[in-house]
Amino acid sequence: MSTMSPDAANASASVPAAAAAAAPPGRRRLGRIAAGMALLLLMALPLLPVPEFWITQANYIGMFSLVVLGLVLLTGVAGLTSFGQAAFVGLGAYATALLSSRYGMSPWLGLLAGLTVTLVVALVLGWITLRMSGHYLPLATIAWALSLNYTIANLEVLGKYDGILGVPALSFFGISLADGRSIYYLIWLCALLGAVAVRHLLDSRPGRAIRALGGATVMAEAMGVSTFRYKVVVFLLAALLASVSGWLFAHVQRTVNPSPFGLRMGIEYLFMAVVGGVSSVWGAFVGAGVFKIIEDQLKELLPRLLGSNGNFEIIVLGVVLVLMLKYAPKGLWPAARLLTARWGAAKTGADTGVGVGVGVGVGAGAAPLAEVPAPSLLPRRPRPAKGGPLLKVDRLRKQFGGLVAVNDVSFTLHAGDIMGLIGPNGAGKSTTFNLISGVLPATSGRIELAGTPITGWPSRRIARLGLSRTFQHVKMIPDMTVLENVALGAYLRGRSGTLKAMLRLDRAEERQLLAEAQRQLGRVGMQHHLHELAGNLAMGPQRLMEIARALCSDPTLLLLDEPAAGLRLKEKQALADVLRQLRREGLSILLVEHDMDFVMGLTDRIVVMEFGTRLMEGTPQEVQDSPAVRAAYLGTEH
Ligand SMILES: Nc1ncnc2c1ncn2[C@@H]1O[C@H](COP(=O)(O)OP(=O)(O)OP(=O)(O)O)[C@@H](O)[C@H]1O
Repeated sequence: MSTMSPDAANASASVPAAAAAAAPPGRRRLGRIAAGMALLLLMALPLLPVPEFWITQANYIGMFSLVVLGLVLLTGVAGLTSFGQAAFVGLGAYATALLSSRYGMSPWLGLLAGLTVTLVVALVLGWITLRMSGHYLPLATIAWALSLNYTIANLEVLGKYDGILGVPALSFFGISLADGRSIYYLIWLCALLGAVAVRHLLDSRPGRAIRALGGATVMAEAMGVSTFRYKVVVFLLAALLASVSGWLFAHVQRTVNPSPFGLRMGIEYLFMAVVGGVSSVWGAFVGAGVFKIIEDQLKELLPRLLGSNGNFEIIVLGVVLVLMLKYAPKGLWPAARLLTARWGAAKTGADTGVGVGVGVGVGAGAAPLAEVPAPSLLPRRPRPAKGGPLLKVDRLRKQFGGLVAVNDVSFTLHAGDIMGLIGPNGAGKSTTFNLISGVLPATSGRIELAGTPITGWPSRRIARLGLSRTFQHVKMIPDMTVLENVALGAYLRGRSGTLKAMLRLDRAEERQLLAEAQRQLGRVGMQHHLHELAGNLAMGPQRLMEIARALCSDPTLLLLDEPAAGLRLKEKQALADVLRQLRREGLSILLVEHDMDFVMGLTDRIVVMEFGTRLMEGTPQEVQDSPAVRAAYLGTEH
């Protein structure tokens, strides 16, 4: 099984695109047929002799799904738990209710006003709260959900607790959408468009960055992603989806009051997301549907069974949710997909391909490493002149409290060289890497990259200058395919933003980014694992995947932290060939490695560290001949 950092292990963006890519073609075809039939049924429903009650139910499910879709992005994918989405529904509902009923304005202007107010409020709230981590963010969402709701409930202009009555029905080019059957189509158009836009977004350059928010932010920042910016983006999108739901809600109910927009409803939206599958787009519809139908049926049934009135359905739903969290924590939609995949696999004898662990080693039937890659379709940055100083580290120091992990270390890496950083465990090598790449701030000292002082820069800014890296503990998004993980490395080589991705106008660039990822995977011998889920890879291939990801950024300086760990002898030799080839192409490499044969056979110069200090620097031969180095490794005095 794979070894990964907690960072990576927590990242769980179970996104359809990744799963679809990993699914066998037969199952994909079946999936498409099922989706087509579901869509047909959805379109035909109001035309069938279905009782009005069920049309109303379907309308509510569509409106709830819009809010839950936002939660899929925000909570399921980006890992930001919000109890406050109902408040944004309220903003959308009140904006249109106020403008259309009190001021006689068009509800379509009401939609625009609701979206604008929501955008401004969400921007302010997001800016303040999204820097919080751990339990503070959910608590903050509870706080603003309460305060927004009480603000609405206390404003005279909004009718206080009575709300606003007489909200007009929507009409579309003269067609009235006053009855349930006619507004049905608008509600479901909004919900399906929302779902398609979210799916498109997640399957794109910004989508990969968003999918890293759930637990791989350090890695994403090192690839040049501003993770805070994307947190704000998903927060705004989730709020806007909720606002559209509120707009529809106001014109379906024809009245608004504060109670459907309170904290309780905020919690229920989260319930729906969890029930359906919090990180799955279609799970949003399943969650909203199951929750709404069961809640309403229980509301009817339980008082009759128990012979008294009360909110018994909440008790039952609470118990059901606890059981679900225990037995199907990923939600109904992923559980159903896994079951059908297993059923299909049992029939055909094939692998399920839905995240069921299959340790894939690069050695297992892999093609030889160092395949000659096709030329890149993306522009490349110029290489610095060989031999000039590329990286200058001057009296670099890092203290963790009383521990001096890196003690005034200095060295210079020249362009076109491969330099090794070696030393016994705990010598400070990885910390030095983290300081150079901006993952950790230095206590003192100076770092220059290609003549630019980069001390104190965040890692995403350093990445822009052409530095890319791998990590001692592999950092990746396990639920994303190998190809997508690697394409995240090419983030800075693309430009397509969120809107372009949602509208699917990014395809030409996306093809180039994926082609580059494929090209770099081919280079490290991983061409047979493109559509594997990264979390299913064994440790060695995971490391190769990280190298391909780093190469995707077209770096001038590559920092490799223990690249050969977990590789077999032949794979190590092949990796060394790849690194030599990269050196011939003008790339400079700094590597930390414990395998001495690998280091000695590959590097031009070596810096040896011990107890945070630089013990010596020299050629591989000089280092091997040094009694001080031998003593450091053997643990004797020198
Ligand atoms: N975030 C941290 N907080 C406190 N101490 C740390 C932190 N990171 C590293 N250290 C300590 O700094 C010292 C150097 O650690 P570092 O990981 O840089 O060593 P290394 O040479 O890379 O070791 P290894 O080869 O075992 O990976 C160790 O004593 C380690 O425990």
